[in-house]
Amino acid sequence: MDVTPEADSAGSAGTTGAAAITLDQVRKQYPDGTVAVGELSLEVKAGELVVLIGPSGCGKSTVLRMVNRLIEPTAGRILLGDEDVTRVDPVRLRRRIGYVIQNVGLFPHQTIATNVGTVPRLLGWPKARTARRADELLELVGLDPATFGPRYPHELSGGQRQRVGVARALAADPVVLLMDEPFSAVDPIARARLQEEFLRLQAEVRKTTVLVTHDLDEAVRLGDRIVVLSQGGRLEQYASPATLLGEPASAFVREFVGADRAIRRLAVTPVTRDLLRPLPADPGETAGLPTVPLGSSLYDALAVLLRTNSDDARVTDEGGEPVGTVSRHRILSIDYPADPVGG
Ligand SMILES: Nc1ncnc2c1ncn2[C@@H]1O[C@H](COP(=O)(O)OP(=O)(O)OP(=O)(O)O)[C@@H](O)[C@H]1O
Repeated sequence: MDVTPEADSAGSAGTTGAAAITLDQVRKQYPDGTVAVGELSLEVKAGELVVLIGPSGCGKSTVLRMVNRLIEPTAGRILLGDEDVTRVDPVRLRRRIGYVIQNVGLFPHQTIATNVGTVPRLLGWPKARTARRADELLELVGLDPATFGPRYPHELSGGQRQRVGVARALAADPVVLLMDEPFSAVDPIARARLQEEFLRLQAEVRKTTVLVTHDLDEAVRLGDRIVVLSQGGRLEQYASPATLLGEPASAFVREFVGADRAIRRLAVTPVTRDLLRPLPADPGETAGLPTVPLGSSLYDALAVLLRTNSDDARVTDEGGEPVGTVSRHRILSIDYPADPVGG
């Protein structure tokens, strides 16, 4: 029987603690003279999911790896909460930071349950508590612990292994989660599912997360805010997905977010009351229309209209009451904020 007090077992997922991350004039120059990151300052709020994106070689992974000190910065400060990470023993630091990489790096000769329990074991948790935590985390990422816990990594699909990677990173309830291209090794369908599951998971555990990706759609889907970097870790823009797509801050960002941004914008712009026409006096007139809840994306609203071959949809509030109608024409003629960089 496990008689260890469970000080940090509050909540099924263990949601204790999430620290803000501050980069203060951080620089990384390699010995051969390459400046991977020139001078970068930015802040990630506690509980926020920030995505780093930019062309190959712009310094995304370097930024991420400086936070857990797999790479030492040449200058500047990195804080977790108010603690300077360069003053913490790197091994202890890494036990407080979850790290998920492409292809996961699970230990091939250990079971899934043992893999997930890696950090708790290193932290000296008693066996029974580590085992319970591994089960809890597997459950959290949608893998039945009885089925998958005893298996070995090669007995799982790529997507399942990726979930195990996330479970392992969360096992000791880290204050920060770093993810380097976590979903890029799987096919597009598995990837979309993993992204969706990750959003659900993140809503539950609310870890401060920094995620590196090459994929703008992934960035827009997952990020509370997105950092666009250009060569040398230069900060081009740090903004919400809607602002990034609607108001690119430079020609570089404009080109980077590219021609599909009209469609992407629909995906990040919600149906709001100012888009609605009032309900007709006779509510019966809207009876046959498809229904769209307030706050759903314009993209989803448009999809419903196209699927049902309707010109209008009835829009409902949180209580399910109809509050107006929105038309296909209105959605397609939305006046976005003026683009500051022409065209
Ligand atoms: N050990 C090293 N010595 C010299 N230059 C390096 C070293 N490691 C990385 N670099 C350089 O630093 C720059 C940033 O690399 P980094 O891996 O952070 O880029 P990235 O944006 O993550 O790239 P990708 O998207 O291709 O993974 C690149 O120009 C890279 O060649």
